[in-house]
Amino acid sequence: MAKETSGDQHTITRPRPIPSPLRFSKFFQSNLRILVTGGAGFIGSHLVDKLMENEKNEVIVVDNYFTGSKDNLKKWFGHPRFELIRHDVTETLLVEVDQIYHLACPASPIFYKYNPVKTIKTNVIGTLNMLGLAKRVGARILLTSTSEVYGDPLEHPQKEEYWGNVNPIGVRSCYDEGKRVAETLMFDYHRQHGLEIRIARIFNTYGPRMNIDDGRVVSNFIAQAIRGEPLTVQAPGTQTRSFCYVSDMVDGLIRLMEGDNTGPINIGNPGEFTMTELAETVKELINPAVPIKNVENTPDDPRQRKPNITKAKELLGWEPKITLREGLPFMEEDFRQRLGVPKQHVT
Ligand SMILES: NC(=O)c1ccc[n+]([C@@H]2O[C@H](COP(=O)([O-])OP(=O)(O)OC[C@H]3O[C@@H](n4cnc5c(N)ncnc54)[C@H](O)[C@@H]3O)[C@@H](O)[C@H]2O)c1
Ligand SMILES: O=C(O)[C@H]1O[C@H](OP(=O)(O)OP(=O)(O)OC[C@H]2O[C@@H](n3ccc(=O)[nH]c3=O)[C@H](O)[C@@H]2O)[C@H](O)[C@@H](O)[C@@H]1O
Repeated sequence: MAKETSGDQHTITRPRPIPSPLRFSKFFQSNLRILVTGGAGFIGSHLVDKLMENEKNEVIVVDNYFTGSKDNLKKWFGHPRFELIRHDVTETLLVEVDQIYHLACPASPIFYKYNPVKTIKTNVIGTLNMLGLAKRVGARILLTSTSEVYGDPLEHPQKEEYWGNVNPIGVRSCYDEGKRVAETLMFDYHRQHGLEIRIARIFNTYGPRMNIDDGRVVSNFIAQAIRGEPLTVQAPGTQTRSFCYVSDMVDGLIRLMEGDNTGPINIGNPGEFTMTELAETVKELINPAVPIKNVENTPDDPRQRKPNITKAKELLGWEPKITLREGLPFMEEDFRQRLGVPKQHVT
C-alpha cells in the first residue's frame, strides 16, 4: 500500500502499481531512472544539474523546446547517465523510469497566452499521459503546479487549504485552470489507482538561464537595466510577488519527491515585494541611471501573492536560503555574459 500522508483528507489508499522487477534486483537497488519533462527549461535544467550530481541517478529529459533550449543542458551531452529526447508531452511516451518530475508547460504569461489551446492541452493531456506512464511503470510522479491556482487571492498569505479565486474564462485560465485540472488528475490517479503523487505549488522563481526575452518581471527588469532601457512597471505597481531563487526551488522539489507527503505543498520565498520596490532594487543594484516607466497591465493580474510555507518547513524541513538581494547579482552576471555587456567598474 502507498504510505504517503495525503493532502486530501478523504483519500482511500489503493495498492500502488508495482515498479519494474529491476528495482528489486541487487544490481539495480540504489539506481534510479528519473524522467524530467520540460527539463530543457529554466527550472528543469537546474533540477537536471542537481539530479546528475548524484552518481546513482540516470536522467532522461523530454522537451519540445517551445520555451526551453538544448543549450541549457549542453554540459551533459554525451554523458552516459544522461539522455535528451525531443518529445511533446501531449503525445504518449514509452520509457521505463522510477520517478517522473513533470514540469513541461510554458510558464511565462506571454508564452502561455501565445497558444492558449496548446497550453491547456499540455496541462491536461500532457499530465494524463505522464500519469498513464507512471501507472504502467509504477513510478512516483511530481507535478510542478503553481501559486496561480490561488488566482487573485482573497486570503493572504496563501495556505494550501485555500481554494483560490480564479477566473475560469479569462486569458490566464489556460494556465491556472489547466494546472488546477492537472492537480485534480493527480489526486484521481492517486485515489483510483494508488499512484504515488507529489504536488508542488511553486511561487515566482528566478535565476540564471531564464530566457532573456522571457517576459517575466525579474528577467525583464534585469535585461532592461543592463541594456540601459526604462524598467517597465505594469500598473498599478503596488501588486506584490514573492521571489524564490532557483537553487532553493530545486532543493524543495527534490525534498518533496523524496519525502512521504503527497502535497500540495507551497514552495516559495515568503519575502514579499511590490513591483515598484522590485524595480527600485534592480535599479539600485544594476543601473541607477535607468528610469522607471509605468505601463499598462494585462487582465486578471493577481494583486498580491505570498506563500505560507509552514507545511514545507514542517513536512520537508525546507525553507529558502537566498534573499532577493543575494540572488539578483547571480542573475545579473549570467545575463551580462549572454548579452555581452560586462559590468563597468568605477576606479
Ligand atoms: N518559474 C516560475 O516562477 C514558476 C512558477 C510556478 C510554476 N512553475 C512551473 O514550473 C515548470 C517549469 O517552469 P519554468 O519557469 O522552468 O518554465 P520554462 O518555460 O523555462 O520551462 C518549461 C519547459 O517545458 C517545455 N515544454 C512546454 N510545453 C511542452 C510540451 N507540450 N511538451 C514537452 N515540453 C514542453 C518547454 O520547452 C520548456 O523547456 C512549469 O510547469 C511551470 O508551470 C514555474
Ligand atoms: O509563480 C507563479 O505561480 C506564476 O508566476 C508567474 O506569473 P506572474 O506572477 O504573473 O509573473 P510575471 O509575468 O513575472 O509578473 C509578475 C508581476 O510583474 C508585473 N510586471 C511584469 C513584467 C514587467 O515588465 N513589468 C511588470 O511590472 C506583472 O504585472 C505582475 O504583476 C509565472 O509566470 C508563472 O509561470 C507562475 O506559474
